[in-house]
Amino acid sequence: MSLLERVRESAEFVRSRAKHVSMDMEAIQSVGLRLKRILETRELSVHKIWNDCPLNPVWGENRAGICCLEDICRWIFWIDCINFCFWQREEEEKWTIWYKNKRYTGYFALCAALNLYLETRGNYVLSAEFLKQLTASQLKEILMPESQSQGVIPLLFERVHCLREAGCVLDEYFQGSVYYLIRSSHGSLETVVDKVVQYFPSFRDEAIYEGQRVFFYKRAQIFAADIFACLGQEALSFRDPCCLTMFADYRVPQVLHKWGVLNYSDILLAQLQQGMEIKETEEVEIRACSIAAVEMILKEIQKTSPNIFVSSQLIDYLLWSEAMNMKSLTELDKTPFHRVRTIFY
Ligand SMILES: Nc1nc2c(c(CN[C@H]3C=C[C@H](O)[C@@H]3O)cn2[C@@H]2O[C@H](COP(=O)(O)O)[C@@H](O)[C@H]2O)c(=O)[nH]1
Repeated sequence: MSLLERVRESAEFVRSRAKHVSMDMEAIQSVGLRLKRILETRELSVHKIWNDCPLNPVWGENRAGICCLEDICRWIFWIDCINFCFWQREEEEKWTIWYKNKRYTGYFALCAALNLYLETRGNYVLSAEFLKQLTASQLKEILMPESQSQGVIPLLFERVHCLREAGCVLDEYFQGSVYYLIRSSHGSLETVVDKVVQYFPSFRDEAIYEGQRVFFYKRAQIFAADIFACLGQEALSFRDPCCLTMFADYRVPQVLHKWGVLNYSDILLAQLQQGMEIKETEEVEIRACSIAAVEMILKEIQKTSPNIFVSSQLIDYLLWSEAMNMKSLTELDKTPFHRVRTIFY
């Protein structure tokens, strides 16, 4: 069984046994319809969603001084090495970055902080050489610049570890080059995910559920996805553009719950509403059911509109973008999300 088949199969295994999370088929149909309408009216693709975010590097442009293929691939890998856990506990101050007169929090603050540093200090921070020896105070300087940030990014030391590991492994096995890593995957996104999981231990996002191994590989998959979204139209070609699953984070499940696709047991809901950090069984159920739900939404759209091009990655990007819109309109404030201090998502 291929790596991503294992992700899908294990998600289905958990879904069929889950005690705290269930799925609503009517809600799946209506979300399918809703996304289909968005796809039809806005002619969206993962490439367009990627390019529309002003913080992302774009092939053929020069954003934050990043334009060659190697630097673009490095930027994406750098971000996805530490693309996890941006929420703060109640007593903590929200990590915030000011960049080009705008205020950013969460994932976008990460991109803004890196871009700010690249613009003012140069792109050496993306290199394997630099990452191999990265210290906590250097990372602090990048992510919490004195006059343009506020609060503290969670899990700073874990982030240092992930980036150092990235530098060491890239140097040892991939000639220090993220582009080489991608080229050596011979046009397959699944191979990109496989290589990342095999060589970089901090991307091994797996769990045990009822005695069985369950696979998510959220950051490895989002890395392959972001490479595809950024470069898959012009600079690189991939033969398996639909192979990825959704990226099991803490925002997409929140939207799926708000829209009635995921229902939680009373106990779990109460824990989430109180902002409690939940147990692994419940965490695995939420993440696995999110993967299974997106697969069903995908089938729903394909069934009713066979001519629309759609993939789990596109649905994920749409749901995540919806989450960001709703968040900025404070529409998600009353919908709980699951809080786990983790390096995986
Ligand atoms: N499922 C899914 N999860 C995603 C992303 C992204 C960003 N993807 C870029 C790719 C294309 C676009 O240009 C996007 O900008 C981040 N996350 C997750 O969200 C959480 C942070 O949330 P908050 O604290 O509110 O900022 C955290 O777990 C983070 O890992 C995604 O696409 N899908």
